Amino acid sequence: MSRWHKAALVGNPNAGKSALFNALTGARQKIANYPGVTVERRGGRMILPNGAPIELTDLPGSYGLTATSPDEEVTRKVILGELAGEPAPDVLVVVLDASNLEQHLVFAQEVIALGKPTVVALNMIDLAERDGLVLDPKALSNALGVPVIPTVAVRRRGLTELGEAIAQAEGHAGDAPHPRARLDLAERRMEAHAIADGVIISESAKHRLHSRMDDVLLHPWIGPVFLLGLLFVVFQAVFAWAAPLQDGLEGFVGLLSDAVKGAMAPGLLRDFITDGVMAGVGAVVVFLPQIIILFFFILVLEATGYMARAAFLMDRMMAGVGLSGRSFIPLLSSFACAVPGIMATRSITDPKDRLTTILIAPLMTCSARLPVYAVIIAAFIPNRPVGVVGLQGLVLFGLYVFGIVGAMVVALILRRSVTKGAASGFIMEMPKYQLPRLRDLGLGLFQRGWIFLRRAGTIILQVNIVLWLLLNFPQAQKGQDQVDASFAGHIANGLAVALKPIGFNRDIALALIPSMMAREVAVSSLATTYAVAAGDEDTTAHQLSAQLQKHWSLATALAFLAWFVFAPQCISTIAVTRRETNGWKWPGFMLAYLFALAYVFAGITYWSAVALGF
Ligand SMILES: Nc1nc2c(ncn2[C@@H]2O[C@H](COP(=O)(O)OP(=O)(O)OP(=O)(O)O)[C@@H](O)[C@H]2O)c(=O)[nH]1
Ligand SMILES: [Mg+2]
Repeated sequence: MSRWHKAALVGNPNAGKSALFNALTGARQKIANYPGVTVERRGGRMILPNGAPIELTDLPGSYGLTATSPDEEVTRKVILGELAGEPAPDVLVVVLDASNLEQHLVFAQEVIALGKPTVVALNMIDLAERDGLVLDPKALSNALGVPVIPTVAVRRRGLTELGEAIAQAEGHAGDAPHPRARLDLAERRMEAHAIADGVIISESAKHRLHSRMDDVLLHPWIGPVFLLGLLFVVFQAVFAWAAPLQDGLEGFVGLLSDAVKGAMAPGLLRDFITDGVMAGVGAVVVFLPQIIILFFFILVLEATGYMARAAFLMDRMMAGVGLSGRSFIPLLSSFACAVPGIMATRSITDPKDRLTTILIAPLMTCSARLPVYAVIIAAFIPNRPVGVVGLQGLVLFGLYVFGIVGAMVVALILRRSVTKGAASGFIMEMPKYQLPRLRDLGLGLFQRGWIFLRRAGTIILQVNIVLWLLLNFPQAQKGQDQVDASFAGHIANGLAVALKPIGFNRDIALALIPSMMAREVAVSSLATTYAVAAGDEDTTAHQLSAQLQKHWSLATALAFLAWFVFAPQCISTIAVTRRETNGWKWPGFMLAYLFALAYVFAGITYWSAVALGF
């Protein structure tokens, strides 16, 4: 024998590979209870029960052989023998976490399918037992077609048996193509589920309940239907539950404004406070209940562990448009705001994957768009039921879906042109189901509400003050419309020429420029514009929906919604894109394509609505 034979420990992160390595070789590799501890390979000498020494390698944890990060790359190269001057291991020892069997079996199948001599260490049996989980190693061995040895690395249980199995496997020459080699990732996941089902002899009621829940929630058909139904409920609640609270807030803002009117003499200062500050900022602040309800659902879904399952369900769709599942979390955060979403793309290893994700992040409906959608829907969409759901909630849901579908189509096109490249699937650790903790939930909601109010009190207020000044100067002559006479009116009238073909009027043109600072400003600036235009006579001046109904057609309102689904309506997003892509090329591209989409879709919406007689 010219050289020692080699064995390597492979498996998912946190399976106990390094603990096993230390127990088998007497080394002191770092181990810790979180994934990704080992990032480089490490060799050591192990004496088999028959007295022969072999070289054992501890590898970084990995989710698959199509490596996506540098540490996974190490594992792949060692297993496949792609490192120069280093022969491939003669025996692969797959380490599984017994209490997390289904997940770990996905990668295990891929390794076994290589057809090399393989042994499975069913590790952490003690933890499985503690959880009331009883497994049948024999059944697992039959299902996988390789020997399975139960082990407890940290108590040195099963080590001799494992050594014997390695010695035996070493004798069998491998490299025969394996029947499982043809399975793709999705098929291996289904197989993993079936195998785990067959191996589990008994489990505690709780464990069983959780895995039954996964049977339903992750089911290829029931899962997505449930997710869709859940989203319906969320958007329904955003309207139905918020309505009374919002009415209360609106009434309060109205009272406040009346009080100021009663207490102050008529004049510019009074107008500034009622029209510039109260009408504008008030029009945004009344959406606090909607924001809180939306984030209530998002936080609960995250805390219970359902969000990770939603990511799992979406993975297939993401792969279909050439994105990896790693894009899911950044895109999900973009529903709050695209800025943290774009920063979260740093966790995406593939640069083209990352760029694509950055470019489509603004299409996810950020929470700043919620007031804009809600104000238009409340004014133009009748509040009547469609089956069990309300029409208003349905339209809101439709707008979110429109943004998502838009993003997927754009991703598909980008991945075939500007950011060409291959897609990669992903597997993530499924967190255990848990009830949300009230304290965390309360804190999260408080933070979200505070962010919203602070925006209203700072950037939205400032932009609105500037807008009010531009709307009031120069002052109109007798018989002239104040808005037409003002600086803002002049600018808006110029812009309106370009926007007329898509059904936008002067007031919309006026709202679009300041809302580049923050999308909610579209609402506050419309409110201020109508308050200024109406003067003191009109008693409905401070009811934005009444003003919208008076000045806009339904076709215009729908076109405005379509515009907001796509338009790059915020400077911070452009700024963060510039920073994350190191230059103006991609933010420029983003601006151009989003404006083009917004213009085209608003136009299509407007003319379709006109053709339908709206
Ligand atoms: N109870 C119990 N704990 C174990 C067992 N094997 C490992 N552990 C613990 O599980 C944790 C993870 O073990 P590691 O050996 O670091 O896992 P790894 O597979 O090397 O993880 P990466 O290096 O991240 O891929 C550590 O806290 C170990 O102490 C076992 O059989 N039973
Ligand atoms: Mg390790």
